[in-house]
Amino acid sequence: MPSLQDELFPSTPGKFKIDRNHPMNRHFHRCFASTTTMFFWALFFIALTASYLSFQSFVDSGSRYFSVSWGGIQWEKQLRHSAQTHRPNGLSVLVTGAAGFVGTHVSLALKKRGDGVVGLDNFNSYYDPSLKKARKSLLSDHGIFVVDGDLNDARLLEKLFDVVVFSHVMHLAAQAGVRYAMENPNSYVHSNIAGLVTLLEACKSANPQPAVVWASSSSVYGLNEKVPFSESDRTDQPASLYAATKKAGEEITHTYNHIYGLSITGLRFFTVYGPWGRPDMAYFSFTRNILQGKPITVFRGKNRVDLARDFTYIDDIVKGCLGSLDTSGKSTGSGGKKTGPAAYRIFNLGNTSPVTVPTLVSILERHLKVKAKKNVVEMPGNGDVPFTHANISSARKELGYKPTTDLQTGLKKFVRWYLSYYGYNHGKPVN
Ligand SMILES: O=C(O)[C@H]1O[C@H](OP(=O)(O)OP(=O)(O)OC[C@H]2O[C@@H](n3ccc(=O)[nH]c3=O)[C@H](O)[C@@H]2O)[C@H](O)[C@@H](O)[C@@H]1O
Repeated sequence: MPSLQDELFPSTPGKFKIDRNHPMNRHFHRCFASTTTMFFWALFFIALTASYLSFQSFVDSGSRYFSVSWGGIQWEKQLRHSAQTHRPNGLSVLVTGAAGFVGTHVSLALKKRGDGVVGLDNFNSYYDPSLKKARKSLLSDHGIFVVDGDLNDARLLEKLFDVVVFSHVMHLAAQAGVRYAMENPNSYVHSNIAGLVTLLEACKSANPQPAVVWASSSSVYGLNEKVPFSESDRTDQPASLYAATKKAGEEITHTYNHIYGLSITGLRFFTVYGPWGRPDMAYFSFTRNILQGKPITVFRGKNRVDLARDFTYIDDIVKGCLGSLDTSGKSTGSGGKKTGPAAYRIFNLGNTSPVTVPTLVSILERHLKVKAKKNVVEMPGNGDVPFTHANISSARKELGYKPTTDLQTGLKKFVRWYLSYYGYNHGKPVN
């Protein structure tokens, strides 16, 4: 006698003939039919959910060109939380380049005084991204959320302005470095020109428009020989593509001020240094090499003249940035249209006392208690300028800017940070 199993599922496919009158088959048929229906419903719901999720992520994530993930309810919650102010009339600031050197310090200072801060950074690999990640986690410890995204992602910027009403934008994201411009010129155009325009487009369309404070550079003075450098001095002889893109930035921001009523403040930073600094800069790479026993290359100008820089300590720069945000005045545009004139300002933020590069090296030697192995070579024609020296009377008057840290003191703080972050043996081969 065939088993029930054999009756219902004969071993030869195709020979299966359902006896609809068999009581077991009637039962099975009902079960099978309802299981099939459930199966198709489940499939339908899965497909529906999947298409909803992919639509959401398409809407939220913007262009696929930028392979970063942003968007979603949780992400927006983090943005709003980070942007919350904790003092009366506090500012709500979008800080671009927040995981950069100046960006990190400015973000922390704003947060500490009760302003809301949202960071934006693309974490590119111009220098060690792990340092940028470490800065990000420092910011996160202080309740500052840094969005991982690119300035050129217009949809992301639009979204940021949709979710948060920013009173100010502190624009510090840039391709920095004077000499690297010969290696990778397009990265300067990408960040300092295209990225700037994308950001200004988002700012001009935002309602209300934020006031914009941004980082220009002392390098715009280029081959100018009149010292100290004043804001009204000529800036039409850039010595590097980097300088040219910063100069272009000053002209571009002017048009956005003129056409759309954006309040603009450009800050010409003079060789900023300090803890959490940029590894590509001379004081940082000299420190690393001196500790590792490697030689350093010291450039010298024509006729054996030492190069000099108006090295400016980060805490002084931060005060200048906050002073600029506080005095910027409102943008006047609405719905992308100007309704009245808005401020357009440019300030030097320097230290007003240039120091030669060999003096910088001897201060480092003292703090590190190690003698440097120096290779002195003539400055190559790669965009460098022989000296910088800021006239800061304008910033002093308008922003209350008053630098207080000399190079000796500032480098001591830098070296202390460097040793605590990397240790004495950073990069030394382990025996
Ligand atoms: O103030 C500015 O506008 C600029 O300051 C710095 O540019 P720079 O002054 O050239 O700073 P470093 O690269 O740290 O160079 C400082 C000095 O050390 C010299 N140097 C640099 C590197 C090196 O190996 N040897 C050397 O002697 C340079 O010629 C220069 O005189 C920053 O790197 C720029 O991003 C910034 O915009």
